[in-house]
Amino acid sequence: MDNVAVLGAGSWGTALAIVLADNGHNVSLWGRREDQVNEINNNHKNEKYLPGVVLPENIQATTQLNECVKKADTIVLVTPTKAMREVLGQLKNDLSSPVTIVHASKGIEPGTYKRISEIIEEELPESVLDSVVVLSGPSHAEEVSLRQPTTVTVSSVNMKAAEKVQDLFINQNFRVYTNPDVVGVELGGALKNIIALGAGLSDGLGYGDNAKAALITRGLAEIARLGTHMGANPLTFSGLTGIGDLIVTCTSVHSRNWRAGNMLGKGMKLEDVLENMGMVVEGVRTTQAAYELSKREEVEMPITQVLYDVLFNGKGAKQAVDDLMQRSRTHEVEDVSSLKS
Ligand SMILES: NC(=O)C1=CN([C@@H]2O[C@H](COP(=O)(O)OP(=O)(O)OC[C@H]3O[C@@H](n4cnc5c(N)ncnc54)[C@H](OP(=O)(O)O)[C@@H]3O)[C@@H](O)[C@H]2O)C=CC1
Ligand SMILES: O=C(CO)COP(=O)(O)O
Repeated sequence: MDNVAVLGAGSWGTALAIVLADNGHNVSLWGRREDQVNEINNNHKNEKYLPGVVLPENIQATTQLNECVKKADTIVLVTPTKAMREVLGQLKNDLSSPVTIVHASKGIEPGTYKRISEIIEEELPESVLDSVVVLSGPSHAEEVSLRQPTTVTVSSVNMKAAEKVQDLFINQNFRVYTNPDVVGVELGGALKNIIALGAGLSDGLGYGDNAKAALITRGLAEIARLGTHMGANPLTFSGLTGIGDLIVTCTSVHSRNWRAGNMLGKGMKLEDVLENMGMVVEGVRTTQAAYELSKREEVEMPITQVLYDVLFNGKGAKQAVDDLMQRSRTHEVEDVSSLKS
């Protein structure tokens, strides 16, 4: 059995710690609040993030990052994207030999447009970094913590490392696939949060299933457009980390991004929505990053564009949908020149 450190005791970090603990590994979970760490160690609960769930006893929590990673063979990084560089900066000083870092966070960094694996490689020197593996897919923490059937994908440029991580996590409730397309896996997971905000917004406005199906389908088209432009395998977007994660996030009340969009659609202000949520809504920051990246790369992303205007330029939710519906007419399939008429 392995020693695994999980950094981030929020919903997803705790759910992944449960999967690892169910598989018999010794799990050390890093949280930054003493009260939360005491609650996990003494009551085996993390009520703020996974209410009602009893945690396995082989999860031990600590507020000390160096303590958490001391014996770790593998480190699972699950903090919000915004906190990545800060946590990696601390982690760098606590590592003395190369480890595999698995990350399970979903976002792109505004300004640099870096994916998380790129941030990890930038922040950790080769002397302490063996391999980076991404874990992503349609997987709400609430359902994983109840051991409901879930499938995810792990991806790395080092497929041996990906297979090792597959072995670490896989069990009868949690099926893990591999895919070598790191760019596609990371971009699919990050960009679907933008579309989930849009799906929530549409539902909040009172629009129906037709509108949501349109957002999911045309959302996938623009995710794949940017993704393939950035070097991803187009087939990845029809897999778990593409359409799979898009479906689960756009259609589930568990999704914080969908819920945030829903509140915006009902007329709440962004700052009130985020305060009300009390958990990370990655899609807001990723909308900014993807909007800027799409402009730089001259890739058309109409849904991202209108959401950017709703979030940052005060555009009304209904106006955003009207704008999408009134765009100039176009083909559905992009490469029409290759089709027979
Ligand atoms: N929830 C889910 O179902 C899934 C989430 N993800 C991704 O996982 C990542 C984490 O999300 P999730 O666990 O859900 O988020 P939550 O909002 O549930 O929890 C966030 C966690 O990060 C901690 N945190 C916040 N800021 C910092 C910081 N500056 N330094 C260190 N720790 C910090 C919080 O600590 P504190 O409590 O002290 O504030 C908390 O433990 C996101 O990128 C998300 O997209 C991916 C798949 C599924
Ligand atoms: O990524 C997720 C499910 O796969 C979770 O989405 P939210 O962050 O919107 O809750």
